[in-house]
Amino acid sequence: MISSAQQLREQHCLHSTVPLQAPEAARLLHLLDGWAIDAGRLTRAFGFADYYQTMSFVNAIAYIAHCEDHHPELVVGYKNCVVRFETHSAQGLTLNDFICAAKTDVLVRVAGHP
Ligand SMILES: C[C@H](O)[C@H](O)[C@H]1CNC2=NC(N)=NC(=O)C2=N1
Repeated sequence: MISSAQQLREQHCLHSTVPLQAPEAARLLHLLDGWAIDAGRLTRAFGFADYYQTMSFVNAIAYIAHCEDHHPELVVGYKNCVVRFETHSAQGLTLNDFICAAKTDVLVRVAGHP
């Protein structure tokens, strides 16, 4: 059983996934920084100093999404970006969504983002 953010971020997405039950999704949610389950999607809003930082983040997210073949919805503004994960093939949340969210948390941390 995955029980830490570190375990989550060391995982890689799998294509054969089944939707998580609500209690397991809630348990995994607490391993992440600042994410919420909103309308069935794992969601977090990020703020940045300027547009260049916002787009740098967007490109870094795209890199992770490409490597994991698991892609978020992004709502991109001048100094902010909302990231929303769900697993389309499972029509719900799967472990893949939490793996990618955990990798996103590391991204902003190593980039010196508060
Ligand atoms: C063929 C390709 O592997 C699949 O379409 C992948 C691509 N990226 C994906 N991203 C997300 N969020 N959910 C999926 O089910 C998904 N499936």
